[in-house]
Parts: sequence; C-alpha cells; structure tokens
Amino acid sequence: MTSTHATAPAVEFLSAGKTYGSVRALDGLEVALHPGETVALLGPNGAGKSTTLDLLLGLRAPDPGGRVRLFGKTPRQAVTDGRVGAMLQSGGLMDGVRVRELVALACDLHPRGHPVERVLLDAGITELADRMVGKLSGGQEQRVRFALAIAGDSDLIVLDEPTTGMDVTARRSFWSAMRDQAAGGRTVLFATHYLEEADEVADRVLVLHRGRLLADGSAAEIKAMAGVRRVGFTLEMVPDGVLEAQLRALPGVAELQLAGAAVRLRSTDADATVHALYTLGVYPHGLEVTGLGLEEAFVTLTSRAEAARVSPSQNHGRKAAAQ
Ligand SMILES: Nc1ncnc2c1ncn2[C@@H]1O[C@H](COP(=O)(O)OP(=O)(O)OP(=O)(O)O)[C@@H](O)[C@H]1O
Repeated sequence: MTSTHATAPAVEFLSAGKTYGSVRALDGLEVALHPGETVALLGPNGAGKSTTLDLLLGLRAPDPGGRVRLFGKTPRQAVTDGRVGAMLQSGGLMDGVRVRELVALACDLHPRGHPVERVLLDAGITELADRMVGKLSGGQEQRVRFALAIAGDSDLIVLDEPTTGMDVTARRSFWSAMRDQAAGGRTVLFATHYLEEADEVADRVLVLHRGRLLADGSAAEIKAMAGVRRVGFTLEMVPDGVLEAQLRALPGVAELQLAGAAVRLRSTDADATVHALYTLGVYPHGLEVTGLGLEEAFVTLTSRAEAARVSPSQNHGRKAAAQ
C-alpha cells in the first residue's frame, strides 16, 4: 500500500516466521495493519492463515528472529489489556449455560466490557439469548462466537472464517454488524475462503501462498495484478478447426472456450487480442471485455505462484526458487 498513515500501526508482523517440524507454515511475514482498516486474509488451504492469526493472538510464538506487535506491545499484553476481540474456528463453547449467561461472562471478563444486552443486540442474537448454548445450530453458534468477540471495547477484531455455516440472511446481518464495528474506528482482520465477502467488505486484501505474502492491496488492485481479462463474443457461424486454431493463436490468449458459436477467452493483453481478432475476417457480435472477479484473480495469482515454484525458470524474477 502506498498511502501514509499518521497513527502507529495496530498490527505489525516483523519478519515473522513459523516452522512446524519440516513445514514452513509462515515465511518471514512483513506487514503492518492500520487503525480503521478492514483487512481480508486469503490463501489456499495450508497457506498459513490460521498460523498468522495464532501468532497475532499470542497463541503461538514466532520463530526466533521474528516479532509480532499489537499497538506497540506483545500480543499477550494487548490481549490482557482488552484491546483484541477474537472469533476463532476452534474451541467449543460452554454447552450447559444459556446464551445470555455466556455473553455476560465475556462482558464481565473484558477489561472494557459492554452491557450484555447491547452486545446481544449488536451481534443480532437477542432472540437467542434464552437458548441453551448446547442446542444451537452451527450458524447460530458462529453468531454467538461473534458476540463474544465484540463483548468489550476492543480496538482490533480478529475473525477466522467467521461466516462458515451461516445462511445467506445470517451472513448479511453478520457483515452489517461487522461494518458497524469497523465504522467505530476498529481494525478488523478476517480470514475467509468466501472471496465475494472479501471483495464486498474488505478495504485491503492480503493473499498468502505457502506462508508468504503473495499480494497486498485493495480488491481492485489484486484483480489488476492478475493482469488477465475476459473477452466474450459470438461469431456468425460455429468455428471450424482452422478458425479455432487461429483464435487460440491470437496474442495474449491464455484460455479459450467454445460453446457453439459463442467464444469466451481469457487474455493477458485484451487490447491486442481484440485488435488481432478483426484481422481474422470474422465479425464478433456482442463483444464484451471484462476484468476478473476477485475469485478468478485469486486463482490466477496462486496458480501462477505455484507454477513458478515448480518451474523457477519461468518465474519472471520472483524469488520462488528460494522455496
Ligand atoms: N500444529 C501444527 N503442526 C504441524 N503442522 C502444522 C500445524 N499447524 C499447521 N500446520 C501446517 O502449517 C501449514 C499452514 O497451516 P495453516 O493452518 O496456518 O493454514 P491455513 O491457511 O489456515 O489453512 P486452511 O485454509 O486449510 O485453514 C500447513 O501446511 C499445515 O499443515
């Protein structure tokens, strides 16, 4: 990110690494998050997202030489000071109590706890307050976990795959509650596999790949980084083998799909592709050139990084050979 920030970072990873036996789960992560940012942490399975959050919350220590700082302090100190609210995937909730009792306990334990009714309301679970925790559905449990994360006036909220198990309505109300938290100036960091959520909610996206930061920017910047656009059009006839080969050979074409006379392709240089298309003597109807969605950009970037790792010679100057 190129923007400057007047305030001290909320979160700093300084050459933070984590090794489990022979697995390098996190490899020299260097990143700072700033107050008020809503940041999505993306990455394929095993990329190091949960490890990142574990280090952030002081649940695990980074390898020697690396450091993590929250508001200039150690994670443990920041958590003790009540500056961090977290919603993790793991860890059971207390089954034998009612929702209100569990949330009230979290409010009492937080150094700057909110009144329980306010937290129930903010998390959208007032109607669940008298239910036994052990009888909740998976999606309802997630909403209770969210209530625990916002039980006090924390400056940083950390969420690990928060909407897993929630239905569409619950997701919408969850993100609306989350936006209210962010609007209050809090820093929000969430790991997710739902890329459309990252696209809609986050003002900054971090993409991890094999423990390294592969991309860091707004969703629009990440999409642009993939450097690929889609081109779609319909021909006046179903292309024969010769024309199909000519379409494949157009400059920039990375992938071609034909469905009858409809042509869909992905191009690393859509301008050149379209320009050359007209030299083939065909007439493309309904020509559309569109950017990639965040999900496609994510797949493009991570696949490219994976291919570069397997074949370092095609690696356009990146340091994948070091892995
Ligand atoms: N306690 C552990 N012991 C050994 N290896 C571990 C441990 N925890 C994580 N790993 C390994 O470290 C790597 C990163 O795991 P991590 O859980 O941080 O990834 P993730 O991005 O959260 O994955 P997912 O999307 O599947 O939840 C993986 O290869 C994983 O198998």
